[in-house]
Amino acid sequence: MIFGATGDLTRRLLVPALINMEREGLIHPSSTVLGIGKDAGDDEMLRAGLESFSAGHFGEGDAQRGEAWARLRPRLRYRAGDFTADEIYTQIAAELTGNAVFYLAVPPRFFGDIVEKLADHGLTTEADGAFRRIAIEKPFGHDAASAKALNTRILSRVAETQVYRIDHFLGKETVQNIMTLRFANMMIEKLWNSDSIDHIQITAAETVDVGTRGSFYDGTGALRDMVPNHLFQLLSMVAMEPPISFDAEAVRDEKAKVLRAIRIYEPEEAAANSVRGVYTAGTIGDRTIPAYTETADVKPDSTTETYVALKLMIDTWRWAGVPFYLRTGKALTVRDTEVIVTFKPVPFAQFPRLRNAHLPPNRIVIQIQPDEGISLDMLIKRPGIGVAVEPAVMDFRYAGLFDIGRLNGYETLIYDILTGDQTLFQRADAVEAGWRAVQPFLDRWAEGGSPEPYAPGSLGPDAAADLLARDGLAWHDLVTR
Ligand SMILES: NC(=O)C1=CN([C@@H]2O[C@H](COP(=O)(O)OP(=O)(O)OC[C@H]3O[C@@H](n4cnc5c(N)ncnc54)[C@H](OP(=O)(O)O)[C@@H]3O)[C@@H](O)[C@H]2O)C=CC1
Ligand SMILES: O=C1O[C@H](COP(=O)(O)O)[C@@H](O)[C@H](O)[C@H]1O
Repeated sequence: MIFGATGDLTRRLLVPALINMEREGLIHPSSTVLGIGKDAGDDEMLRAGLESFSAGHFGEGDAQRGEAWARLRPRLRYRAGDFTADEIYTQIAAELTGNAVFYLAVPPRFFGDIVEKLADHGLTTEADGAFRRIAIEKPFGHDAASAKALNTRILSRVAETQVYRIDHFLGKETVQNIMTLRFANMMIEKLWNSDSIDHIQITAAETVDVGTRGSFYDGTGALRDMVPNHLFQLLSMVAMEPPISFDAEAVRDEKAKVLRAIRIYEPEEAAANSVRGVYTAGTIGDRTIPAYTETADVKPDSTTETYVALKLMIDTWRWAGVPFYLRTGKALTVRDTEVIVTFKPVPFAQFPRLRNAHLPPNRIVIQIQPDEGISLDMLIKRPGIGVAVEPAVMDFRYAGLFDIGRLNGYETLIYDILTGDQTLFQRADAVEAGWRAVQPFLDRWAEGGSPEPYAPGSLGPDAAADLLARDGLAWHDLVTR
């Protein structure tokens, strides 16, 4: 059951994912998708609306997908109703038997209300072996206090085992692959600690600007939009201890511990270890980008950031003294989401003529998107007489080995909700720990000041480079693929 069936997420990502799942035979033939929205209309209105939005993409050039949509279409139903009123829930209760997933693809202000209404109408009660699960989109909360309050509200009505807090980064193959890379490869995990690793960078750079999302974005900003959720998912996958099993709770325990171990800064430390930026007017290629403050539905005197860079420390034995640098922003030079693990340099370059020279360190580059893959920067001998050291890259690209372009990431998440696997979903304590770690930055920025300007198509504000230069480091070059 999709709450928000006429919305952007449903038409752009959820329904295409359901079609892909149908194509792969992953949806039970007797299951129905019931969409709920505010717009008046019937089943045919929803189906035709989705088709018109997709403009043929459900089937064009892909016969199997077209056939999957044809099979799914009659099972897609619609009920109009206001989430905040009882009537729609009474109607659902009269029809619903057996298993159900309630997917809240709705603006976050409705999350608590909908869960309460579902519970009030007995829809979340699991009886006779049937499951009742609730998938909740992001953002989950606005700060540490509101995330805690939302958890308390929801968990006073349903059990944590029924709640699936979505972070769509966890549907991405390369994000999931971080665990395999670490825990299936002895040579990597043995070195994965402060003895061998110098520092870690996590970047999510986007070329898109805020565009039509001004009203959502101006109250949110880059930090809330990307850091406690998506970037912290990457961080916790990279930094977690090996779990005692791959059961959901074992994995989520280890991820939550990492988030709890992020050093909570004092206000002055928060100021010194963060940079916020905002894009000015400019162009990226042939796109003209208005200054952020001239975007529709953005306050002209807004101090919301469209870029953030942070230096974080994880206070555990494994990561003692290893800085984690995070950055994310809009209207940047390229779209590039990556994790860079930089190892310590060799203690001494013993090679003739290179004695004591500074050799570039080994690096593992985990490319989350685009062109998902993993590469290892290493040094080799250049062929010929004598020893000349040459950088080389061992490179693995997903697209070279697998057909991964057929999925959008939500398939895995929806499948896991249907099968009751919570591994890839955020648990209440982890969400709250993530917010606690970013709260000092929010508090510091609320005291005043403005983000530093940067030009569209650039790498972000100069101060972000200074954040690393202070430690004798530089950001990894953004990859243009
Ligand atoms: N869009 C995206 O790419 C992504 C979205 N998300 C998250 O998904 C969620 C939904 O986002 P998005 O789809 O973009 O939002 P939209 O605003 O496009 O869709 C919201 C939906 O909720 C319906 N709705 C709003 N108020 C009511 C009400 N009182 N009663 C009944 N229906 C109502 C809307 O109906 P109507 O159309 O009639 O107004 C619409 O179907 C958000 O939490 C967002 O953060 C997460 C990742 C990506
Ligand atoms: O949740 C969000 O994520 C997108 C980035 O996701 P991606 O899968 O396209 O990398 C971001 O653009 C958006 O602002 C944010 O709300």
